[in-house]
Amino acid sequence: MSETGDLTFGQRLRAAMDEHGPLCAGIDPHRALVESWGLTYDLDGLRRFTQACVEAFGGQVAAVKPQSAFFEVFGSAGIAVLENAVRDLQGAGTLVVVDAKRGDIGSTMAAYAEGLLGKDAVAPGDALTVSPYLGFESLRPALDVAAQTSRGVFVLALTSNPEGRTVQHARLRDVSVAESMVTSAAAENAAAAERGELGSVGLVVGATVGSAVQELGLDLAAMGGPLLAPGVGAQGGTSEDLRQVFGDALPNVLPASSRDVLSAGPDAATLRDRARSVSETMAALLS
Ligand SMILES: O=C(O)c1cc(=O)[nH]c(=O)n1[C@@H]1O[C@H](COP(=O)(O)O)[C@@H](O)[C@H]1O
Repeated sequence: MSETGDLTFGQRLRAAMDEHGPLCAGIDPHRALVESWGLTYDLDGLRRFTQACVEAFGGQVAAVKPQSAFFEVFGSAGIAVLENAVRDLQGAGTLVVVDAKRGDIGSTMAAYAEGLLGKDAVAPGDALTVSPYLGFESLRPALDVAAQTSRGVFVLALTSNPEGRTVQHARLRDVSVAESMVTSAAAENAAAAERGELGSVGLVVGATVGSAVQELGLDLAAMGGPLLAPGVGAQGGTSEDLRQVFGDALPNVLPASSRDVLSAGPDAATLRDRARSVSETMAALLS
């Protein structure tokens, strides 16, 4: 029996997307947002902001993605707020993607993997964002631990920021860096794909990458894992962009939006309505 029941992360995510629509609601307590909610930008404000998000999103959306940086700002007490949110969201039946973008040499990656995905981790998410820019294979400990605990990872492939292309579009012997991530992720998901299931090794491909997927010739549908698509809303990405970026891979896309949804706070009911409405728009697009 795995840590998370018998189902893999990919299976649980597919079921959650079918039930709630595909939105991944972000929890990004930026200073300006916290203050715009009438809260003080301190530990108390962080707690109240996070509690409202948990109340609004728990049981309502496919997944929630707390951005670890905004909790780390407040040191260990801030991290405790994040840990409580992870537990509370999971208690409400909601999948949590911890956005910590970890990436290091394998021996250090093993510690990140144990701490954030392992069976004895304090408050592991259902998935973790990881950075492959020390080489995809440096992520092996995270891939292994995630597989053992039925958790998932999202590997940065084509990020939503304009600077990402200087690295991710670069070619080595005619293969772009992004394409090598797609190929590596596909290999990890091969067994799940054979069973006709969504894999547990996802990629991050921003909603703002324009025609990059086509230009680089990436077969995202064949990659077989979920596609986390940040950049919707505050960074300018629209549902029409999602259609153009992802094409036949749309059924595997998990659009992520933070500031655009969070700006509906502080009232938890209004925030929930906003998340539900964005999720319904995304569901209509992807169906
Ligand atoms: O991994 C991510 O989630 C991520 C990858 C990426 O390419 N671009 C990106 O914006 N993100 C994260 O997604 C969130 C985007 O927030 P908004 O722009 O407010 O929707 C932030 O937490 C970013 O760190």
